[in-house]
Amino acid sequence: MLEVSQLSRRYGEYLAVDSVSFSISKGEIVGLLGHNGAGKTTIMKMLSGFLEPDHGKVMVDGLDLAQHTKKIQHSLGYLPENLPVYPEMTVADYLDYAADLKGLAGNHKREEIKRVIGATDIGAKLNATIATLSRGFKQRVGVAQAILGRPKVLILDEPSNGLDPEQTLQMRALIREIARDATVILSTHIMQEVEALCSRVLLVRSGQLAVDAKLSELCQSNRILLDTSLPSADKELLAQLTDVLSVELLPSSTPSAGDPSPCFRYAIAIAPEANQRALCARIAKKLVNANHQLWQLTPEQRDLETLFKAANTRQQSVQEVNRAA
Ligand SMILES: Nc1ncnc2c1ncn2[C@@H]1O[C@H](COP(=O)(O)OP(=O)(O)OP(=O)(O)O)[C@@H](O)[C@H]1O
Repeated sequence: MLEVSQLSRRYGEYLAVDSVSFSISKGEIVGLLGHNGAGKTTIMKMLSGFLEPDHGKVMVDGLDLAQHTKKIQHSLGYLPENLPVYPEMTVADYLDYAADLKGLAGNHKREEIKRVIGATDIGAKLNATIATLSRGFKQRVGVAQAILGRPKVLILDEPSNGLDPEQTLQMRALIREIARDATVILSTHIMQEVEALCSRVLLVRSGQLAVDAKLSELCQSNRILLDTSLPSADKELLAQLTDVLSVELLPSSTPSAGDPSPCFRYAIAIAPEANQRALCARIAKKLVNANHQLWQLTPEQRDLETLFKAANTRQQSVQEVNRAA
């Protein structure tokens, strides 16, 4: 659906985007992440045809954006960080104008405007002047214009900006629904947003693509956490299992009230190629057969926030980030 190759852009002497390449399929929601000034907005502007790259190519559905800019822009939705919603216009007039820009006309245009008003829940303020709207409401108007015409590629810069928690949930549901038939690129500094929506992340660092990985792969760790009555002296019982690399005793968790059994917490390092579910089953069986209590057995999930802090601050590849975490 979207193929980006060797995209570069300078502002004067400054190289803001440096040879960035990736491709995104239909149905994917991809997080575009990075520190302030990393180059995300410049990439998004180039993807949406608002800024020409110095080098490289953007292909949408097999068409070159440089050669078919207007056509592609009609099938593209873009919510920029600083909404260019015209303050003196009413919401209704603005949507009408945005629909014209997307090449919508007649019944289809009317139906689309109606649909996006419903989807973003902005019906109550159609005749209000945009300048009088709250930040969150303006944001919803911005999203409404972005999804007009059911875009094949939707580019959203901080879509939850200014939204309250309930509106944030509605926005996430809306993005998921759109992604069924589209490619969605989402730029945000909110890691919960990434975890809730994205299947993949692209991390930009100093204009270069530093990480392109599935979220599940990034957050998966090669450790299993175990709470059990098995004392440390007997931990060899688990260390002998195939695919177990080491068994480390962690500061023990507190036994629950009224439960006199001591509870030991272990981090079990496993071989990267091991089947975690199958190994969990073998660990459980081993403990139960040895008459030990098993309170918790769970693959460790790594925290995205920490991973990205590491990826941003050090010159690391994704493999190095994986090893370090
Ligand atoms: N019009 C411009 N003229 C000169 N430099 C610019 C211009 N636009 C952006 N830059 C610079 O290019 C770099 C990348 O900017 P960009 O806005 O793409 O980053 P970003 O990752 O979107 O940042 P943020 O998270 O703060 O929005 C920054 O150093 C910025 O100062």
